[in-house]
Amino acid sequence: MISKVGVIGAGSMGTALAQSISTRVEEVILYGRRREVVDSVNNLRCNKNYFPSLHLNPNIRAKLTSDSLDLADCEAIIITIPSSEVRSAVNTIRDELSDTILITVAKGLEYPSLKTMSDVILEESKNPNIVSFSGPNFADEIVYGHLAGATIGTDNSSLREIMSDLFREFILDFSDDVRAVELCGVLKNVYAIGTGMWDSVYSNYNEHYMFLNMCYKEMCTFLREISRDKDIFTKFCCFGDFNLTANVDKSRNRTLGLMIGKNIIKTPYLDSGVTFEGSKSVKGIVELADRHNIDMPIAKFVYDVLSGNNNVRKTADFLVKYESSKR
Ligand SMILES: NC(=O)c1ccc[n+]([C@@H]2O[C@H](COP(=O)([O-])OP(=O)(O)OC[C@H]3O[C@@H](n4cnc5c(N)ncnc54)[C@H](O)[C@@H]3O)[C@@H](O)[C@H]2O)c1
Ligand SMILES: O=P(O)(O)OC[C@H](O)CO
Repeated sequence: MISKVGVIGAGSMGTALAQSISTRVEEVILYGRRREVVDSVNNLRCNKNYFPSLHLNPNIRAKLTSDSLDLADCEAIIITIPSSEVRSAVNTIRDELSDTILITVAKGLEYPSLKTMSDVILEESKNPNIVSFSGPNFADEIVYGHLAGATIGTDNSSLREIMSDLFREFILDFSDDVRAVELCGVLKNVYAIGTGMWDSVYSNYNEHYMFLNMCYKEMCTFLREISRDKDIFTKFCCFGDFNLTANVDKSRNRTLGLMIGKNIIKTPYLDSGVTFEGSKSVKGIVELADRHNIDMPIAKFVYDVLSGNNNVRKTADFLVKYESSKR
């Protein structure tokens, strides 16, 4: 039984998971970069930047990442920062990560290495006890204790048991392919942006679900090539998270696609500070697909529009012609 957990990243998912697991452990330390967040957690008992109305459980403490982290006595550390920050963050704390369990939640791909976060964390920490956690998980629902499903990616049976207890608040399924679980989270963000773009041009239900099916078919084509877990397609990290993020306007990635398609924001858009993981990963997915000779026209559609090479309507129309030509 784990007694102390560190959560790196006091943002929406870090706060949500800290609250969720705090019922299962003695102490949770939430590590944030911003003093106002750390002070609000410790003094106001809320994360005023993300969930100001949510009272945090008493065994959650916050610390500044710039202070001494005292990570060594954390039996598990959950990394809930954007994927673009993971390598540098883990490199900074690598000496304190030697024999703890590292749980990666980030749904992004490193570029240009095309590595998933578990690869990056292993490279930086040299610690092989890395688990991936991914599923249809809006943080603002988890933080209030609503039910959610998640996939735990590990091929280690004792880690699986420990994760089952730590994430007792979740309905869990499991995969022995850590990387495949992560790639599901990366891919679904790309298709969420694509579906937002599509829905900004095509407004009927038939058109939406035709495109959704095309996206899921392409995602499964990629996973059949890459995943060791041949049952990944029906797991929370795959079907569940794909549908949650592509269909629900609360998704940042879907909303990004909608805003671009409706010309509310231009590409390449200003970095708003919002965590849009799909926009940072799509180029890597396109390159991975090319490397494995996998035809992924929708991922290319998303990349073309995000890189400013094309507008949504022209690219969507091209996609329709391309799909029609496959008869
Ligand atoms: N929000 C969700 O619903 C959700 C659900 C599942 C997975 N995720 C994934 O979790 C990851 C984090 O997303 P989020 O939604 O929590 O983003 P967020 O923008 O809400 O929070 C990210 C936090 O990380 C902090 N941060 C960045 N670099 C840091 C560093 N080096 N050290 C410490 N803190 C640092 C930022 O200040 C911010 O507070 C993403 O990969 C996302 O895809 C998010
Ligand atoms: O807001 P999004 O699009 O980053 O999605 C959040 C979570 O990944 C949903 O599972």
